[in-house]
Amino acid sequence: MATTRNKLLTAAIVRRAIWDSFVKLNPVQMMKNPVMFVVEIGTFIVLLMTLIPGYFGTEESIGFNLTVFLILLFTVLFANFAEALAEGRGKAQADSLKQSKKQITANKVSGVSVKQVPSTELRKGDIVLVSQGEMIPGDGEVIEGLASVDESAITGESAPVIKEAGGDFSSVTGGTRVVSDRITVRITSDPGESFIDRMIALVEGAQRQKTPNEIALNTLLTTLTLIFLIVVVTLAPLANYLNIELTVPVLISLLVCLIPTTIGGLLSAIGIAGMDRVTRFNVLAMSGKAVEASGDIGTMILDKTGTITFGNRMASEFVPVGASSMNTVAEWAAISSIKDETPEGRSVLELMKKNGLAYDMALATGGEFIEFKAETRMSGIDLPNGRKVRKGAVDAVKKWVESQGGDVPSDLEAKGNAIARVGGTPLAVAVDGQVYGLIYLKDTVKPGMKERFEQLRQMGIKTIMCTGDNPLTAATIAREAGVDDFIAESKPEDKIAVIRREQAEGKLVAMTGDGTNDAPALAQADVGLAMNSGTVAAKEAANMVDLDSDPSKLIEVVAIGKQLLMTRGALTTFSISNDVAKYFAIIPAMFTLAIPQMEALNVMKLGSPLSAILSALIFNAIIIPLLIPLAMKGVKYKPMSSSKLLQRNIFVYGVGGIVVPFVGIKLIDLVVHVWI
Ligand SMILES: Nc1ncnc2c1ncn2[C@@H]1O[C@H](COP(=O)(O)OP(=O)(O)OP(=O)(O)O)[C@@H](O)[C@H]1O
Ligand SMILES: [K+]
Ligand SMILES: [Mg+2]
Repeated sequence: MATTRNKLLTAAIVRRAIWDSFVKLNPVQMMKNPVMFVVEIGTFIVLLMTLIPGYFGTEESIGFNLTVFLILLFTVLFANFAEALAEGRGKAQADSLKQSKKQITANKVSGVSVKQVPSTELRKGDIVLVSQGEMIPGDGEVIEGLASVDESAITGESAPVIKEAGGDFSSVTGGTRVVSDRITVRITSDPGESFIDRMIALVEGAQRQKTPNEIALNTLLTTLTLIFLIVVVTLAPLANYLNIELTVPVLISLLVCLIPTTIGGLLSAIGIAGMDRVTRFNVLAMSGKAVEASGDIGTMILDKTGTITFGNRMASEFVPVGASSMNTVAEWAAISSIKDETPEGRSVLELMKKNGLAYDMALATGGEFIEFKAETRMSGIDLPNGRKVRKGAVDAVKKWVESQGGDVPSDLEAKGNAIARVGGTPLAVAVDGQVYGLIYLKDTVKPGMKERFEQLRQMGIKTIMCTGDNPLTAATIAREAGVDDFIAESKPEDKIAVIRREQAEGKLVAMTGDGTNDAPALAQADVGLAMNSGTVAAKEAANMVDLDSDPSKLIEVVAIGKQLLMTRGALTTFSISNDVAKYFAIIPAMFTLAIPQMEALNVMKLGSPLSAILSALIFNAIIIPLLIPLAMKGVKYKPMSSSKLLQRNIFVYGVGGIVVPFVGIKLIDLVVHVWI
C-alpha cells in the first residue's frame, strides 16, 4: 500500500481503466446508471441504422449516422472511463494489500505448550506468542508484554509503534511485524474477517453501496431523463404532422444532448474519488455514507487528553497538603501506582526514579490492585495490612475520603486549583481517611490548535471538548485551544448524552475516540473516527479508522467530506445548465433542417444544421473526460459558511455551465463545418 499511496495515477492504472471502460459496456452493468444506459440504447439503435441502412434508415445519411454512432459510443466510454479511473487506485492498493496477506506460521498457545499452526487456522479467542522479527498472524489484543511493531504494511508509516497490554494501545493488526521484544496476543477475528480483509474489500470498492444522497440524485437524474425521453418521443409525430422530417439519429442526438449525461457520467467517479481521498489521507472509511456525513457535520466532539493536548500526561511534581511532607506524598503516590499501567501511573514511578526518591515496594506485595476507571476517576491499591491507598481526580478522592469519615485539608482545593489553572491535572493522593497531597500531571496543547478550531468555526462547525478532567483544567485548556464549549468531569455516558442532544437539534455529530469507553459514543455519532492504535471495540464501533492515530485529522476528514458534497453539487449544476445551453444550438438546427426559413433562429451562427447537431453532440461527449480531473480532485474548498458557499458555487458553475457550451460548441463547429 505504501508504494501506491503516493502516486495518484500510474500508467498501469490508466491502461486498466481503458480496458475496464469497454468491459463496463455490458448492459447489465450499465443499467445501474439509467442516464448512460439510455445513451447506450441510443448508440445501439444508431449502430443498427448504420449497419443495415436499407432496413432501418436511408442510404444517404450513412456518413452522418456513422459519425453520430461514434460520438455516442465515446460518450458512454468516457463515462465508463471516469468510473474505472476512480476505481483504479483502490484496485491497485488492494493488490498490494493482498500480497501482505501471505500465509504465515503462528505460535499458538494450547495449555502449557506452544504449537506451530498456519495463521489461517486461527480463530477468535486463540492465544499466540509473537517474538522479535515475526509477523503477527492475525488481528488481536496484546494480553501480556510490550513490543514495538512495524505497521508499515497497513499504514505506510515506517516508524514502529509501541503496543502493550492493558490500556488504549493494545490492539494489533495481522500482517504487521514485531521488531523488538515479545508479546502474547489474543486473536479477535476469524479468518476472512480481519482488518486487512475488510480494508481490501473497502479499497477495491467491492462493498461500495450508493449513499442516500447519491440515490436521491440518481432518482432526480432518472426522472429528468424520462421527461426528456417523453418530450423527444412525442416530438417525432408532431414534426411528422408539420411535415418536418426528423430522422431517428437526429432525435437521439437531441435526447442525449438534453439528458444530464455530464453528471450522469461522473456521479459515481465523484463518490469513489471522495472515498479514495480519505484513504490517501490514511483514514479508512467504512462507507461512502460516512464520508458524506462528515461533509455535513454541525458539531464536533473532541476529547482533551491526546486529541487537543499531546496526551502524554506526565507527573512533574509532588505537592504536599496539610501537615504532610513532599516525601510522604511521593511515597504514597508511588505505592498507589505500582500496578497502574496507565501512562499517568507509570509517569509517577518515573518521577520517583528521576528525583531519587525511595518507597517500600514490599508494602504492596499481595495487595489488591484497584484499576483506574473513567467512572471512578481513581486508581490505587488495597494493602494486605488493610489500608486503602487511592489517587485520582481531586473531587473524586475528596468524596472517597469523606465517605471513610476522614477530613480534607483546607489547602487541598487551593493547591489543586493552582495546578488546574495553568492547564495541569491535579491528582489527589490519599490513604484511608487522610489526604497527603497532590500529583501535578503536566500536558500541553498541540501547536496550531487555535487556528484549526478557527477554521472549523468558519465552516460553521461547533466544537465541544469533553473531558474527564476537572472544570478548571478543562476551562484553561479550552481557552488555550479555542474550542467553543467544553464539558468537564464527563463520564463515557455523558459523551453519548451530548451527541444525542446535538442530534436532537438536527445536527450531524462527529467524534473521535480510541478507548473501549468511547465505543458507544463512536457508534452513536454520525461520524465516528477511531484511532488505529485504539482498542478493537472502538474500531468496530466507529465508521472510520485513522491509521495514523491522529485524532485531529477529523478536521481534514470534514474538509474532504465537504469537498465531496460540493463537487457533486457543482457538477450537477454545471451539467444541467449545460444541457439548457445545448438546447439553443440543437433545436434551431433541427428546425432549420426542415424549414430553411427558420435560419433566423440560428443565434449561434453555426455552420449548418448538421454540423450544429454534431458539434453539440461532440461537446456533450468530451466535456466528460475534461471534467474527470475536477471530479477526482474535487473543487477547491475554502472554509466559509454553507449558504455563502452554495451561492458562490451556483453562480460559478451555473453561469459557467451556460457560457462554456456556447463557446465550446461554436469552436467545435468551426472545425466540424469544414468536414461536412
Ligand atoms: N491512572 C490514573 N489514576 C488515577 N486517576 C486518574 C488516572 N488517570 C486519570 N485520572 C483522573 O481521572 C480523570 C478522568 O480521566 P479520563 O481518562 O477519563 O479523562 P481525561 O483523560 O482527563 O480526559 P479526556 O476525556 O479528554 O481524555 C482525569 O482527569 C484524572 O483526574
Ligand atoms: K447531456
Ligand atoms: Mg483519557
